[in-house]
This record gives sequence, C-alpha cells and structure tokens, in this order.
Amino acid sequence: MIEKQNIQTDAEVLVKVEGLSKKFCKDLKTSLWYGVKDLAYNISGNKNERLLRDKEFWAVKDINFELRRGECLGLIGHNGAGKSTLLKILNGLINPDAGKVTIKGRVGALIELGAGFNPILSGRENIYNNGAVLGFTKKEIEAKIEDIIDFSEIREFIDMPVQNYSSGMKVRLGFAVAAQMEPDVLIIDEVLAVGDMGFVLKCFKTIDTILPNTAIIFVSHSMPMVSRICSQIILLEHGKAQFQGYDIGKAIDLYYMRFAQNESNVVFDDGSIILESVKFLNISNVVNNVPQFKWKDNIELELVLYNKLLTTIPYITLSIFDKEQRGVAIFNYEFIKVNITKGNIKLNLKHSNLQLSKGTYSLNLIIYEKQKLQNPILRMNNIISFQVLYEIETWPPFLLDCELIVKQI
Ligand SMILES: Nc1ncnc2c1ncn2[C@@H]1O[C@H](COP(=O)(O)OP(=O)(O)OP(=O)(O)O)[C@@H](O)[C@H]1O
Repeated sequence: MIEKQNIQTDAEVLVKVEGLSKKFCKDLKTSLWYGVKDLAYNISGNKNERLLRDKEFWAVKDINFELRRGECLGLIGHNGAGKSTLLKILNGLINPDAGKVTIKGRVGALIELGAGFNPILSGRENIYNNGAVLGFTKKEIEAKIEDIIDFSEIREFIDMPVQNYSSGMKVRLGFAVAAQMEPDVLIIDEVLAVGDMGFVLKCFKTIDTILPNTAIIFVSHSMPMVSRICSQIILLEHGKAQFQGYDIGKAIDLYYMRFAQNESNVVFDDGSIILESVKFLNISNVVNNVPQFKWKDNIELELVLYNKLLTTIPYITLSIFDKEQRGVAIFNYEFIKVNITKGNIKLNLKHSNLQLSKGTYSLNLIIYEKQKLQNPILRMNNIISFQVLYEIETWPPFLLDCELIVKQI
C-alpha cells in the first residue's frame, strides 16, 4: 500500500531513490558461484539483474522516495525486513542490483555500532579519520574537535583505543561526530537504542536543532522514537514498501498489526480465584472478534470470577495497555468490602466518555487478596482487547475532548 501525499515544499531534494532493489542468496556456495557468473555477465552486460535465481531473494525491492532538507524519513519493519540493507546502499557500503540513488551533500552515518571506527585507534584519532572521510580538512576538524568531545561526554576516555569502549560510549562518539560535522544527510540505524536516557534525550535535541538543515533517515523499532522525529514513514515487509506516506499513526498501526496477540495469559495464579469470562456489554461493533468503541463512548465491562477459597471480595485492578505494551490507564473505583462464598461472582465496571486515541488496546487484570497492591493472587495479561475508532490517527494515547476559544485582543 503506497500512500503518497504531495507535501510540496521549496526545500531542495537531498536524497532521491528510484526503483532500488537488492537481492541476496540464502546459500554461501551458490552465492559465490553467482558472484563469478555476475562478474562475467557484467563484462558482457548483465540483462538478468531484475530476475531471481535459485535460492535468491529480494532484501530490498523497488523502493522509491525523495527526501528534502528538513524532512525525516522513518524506516520501520520487522527483523530482516530490509531496513539496514537499504541504509547500507544509501551510504554506499553495498551496491544495489537495480535502481538509482542520488544524494546531494555530505552524508553522516551511524549505521552499525562501532562501524566507521578503527578499533585500535583512540577516540580522538577516530574523530580525525571520520572527519577526513566526510571531506573536512585537518584544520576544520581541529576547529570542531572540542565540541565533538564535549558532546560525546567521554573526554576522560578520548585517548583510549575505541575497542575498549562500551557500546554506549561508541554510540556517543559516533553520534557526536555525525551530528557535529553538520551533514546534509544523516543516516541513523537503531544505534540510539544502546545510549542511556540522558544521551538519547540529548540526541533528540540535537536532531531537532540540525533537522531544518538536514535530511534524516532513521531506522528504529522504537515507535515512540519514530513518532517523535519522523515526518514520513516507509514500512518495509520482505524488502517491499508495504506502506509509504506521511500518516505516521497509520504506519505505526500497520506495523503493530503484524505482532497482534489475541490470547490472554496467566502470569500468576495461586488457585483461590479464577476468571470464568470477560465481555463488554455495550459494544458498537465487533470485527475479527475484537469489540469496537467509538471515541467518547461509554463502556461497560462484565467479569465473571469463580471463587474457590476467599471469604471477602478481593481488590481488582484493571489496567489498559496499548499495542506497544505501554500501560496507559488504570480504572479507579471505590472499593467496597463484601463477604463472598464459594461460587461465581459477577462484576460490572462502567466508564463514561472514553477518551483514548484511535487504536487497539488490551486489559490486564490483577487480583489482590485484601487491599490494593498487597498479596496478588491472580495476574493475567490481555484478558480482552478492544479498539477505539476515530477519524484521526494520533500517536499519544489520549485524545482529550476540549473547546478552544479564540478572541482577537
Ligand atoms: N550480506 C548478506 N548476505 C545474505 N543475506 C543478507 C546479507 N545481508 C542481509 N541479508 C539478509 O537480507 C535480509 C534483510 O536484512 P536487513 O539486515 O536489511 O534487515 P533489517 O530490516 O535491518 O533487520 P533488523 O531489524 O533485524 O535489523 C535478511 O533476510 C538478511 O538475512
């Protein structure tokens, strides 16, 4: 599904990708044999670059996009979808089998952890090397080196060989070089995942600062990070663009659909009480067994528990989780202690004016024997899922109803 919205800006196109494809072979021996054959073909003119031979597959297939200064493209997709391969082609590390990449200006890249660094050289020496690769003179690097070291926050270790750096230190140095060298195009692959929170926040701040003058391509499995910085997304599936466009919420929803789980699971159970059934009583609609509500609907949930051992009603916590397993809300109610006997207990929970954003949610249940957060006796994840429908896709979990009054003053 390609959703292209024409957002016309005057900013210059820095990255243009046309019909880009790359194939790999699943078997090393066959791959070497094809390599030899390709070499011969290339001399006589290869006519089969768009065809797959036995054991070959497309790691990247027919990718097209344009990226302007000031735009950030997010590349998302499951493991092995082709994101890193696409980045490596863009960075010139591997050649495509078909298609064309046109990049204007200086490219800074943070691709693999430690890639681009010589492990036996010190951090300082690597800054000079990287600067030279980016086309800076020694004098220009000297003018920037203090800022780079300051940004990396590893001044103490800057003269130590990079091979002794921790993963986070390598990322700090890599990001400091890539960002402080003012690239026109910045390629970032997942590496931010290993930085600590302080450094990640600093990176985001830097990305915000350099973005107006840079085109950024960002690969990540962290949807909060993607939604924080990307203006457009390509969702890759087996090398192809399954979705391409500016609707970040929609792209993220499609990404999560692949990982949707419909089964509940018991995390802890001491056998004193069991969940017999759970259902919504006032559903607008059900699609694929998932109840749907409209934004601002009232919801009513019915739980039936079977009590085996308890003598008073336990304390029940129901929390709402989004598709990324972020806890987004918890139901609050007044707990009234009542005596119970062995057998079924029915509970009805009502909530009015549901203001969750469009999306799919699930409920987790924890039952405590006596009071809030004391002696859990049953803990179950995903006891029921539901969807909230609305026209607008938004990434934040709440869409709060409000009124805006505008007055000329
Ligand atoms: N040099 C190679 N030779 C053969 N196959 C390769 C090579 N490099 C990558 N692949 C394959 O290409 C496919 C795409 O890999 P790629 O690393 O681009 O995925 P990815 O989307 O970045 O995954 P991840 O999220 O795990 O980083 C995978 O099936 C991978 O095994």
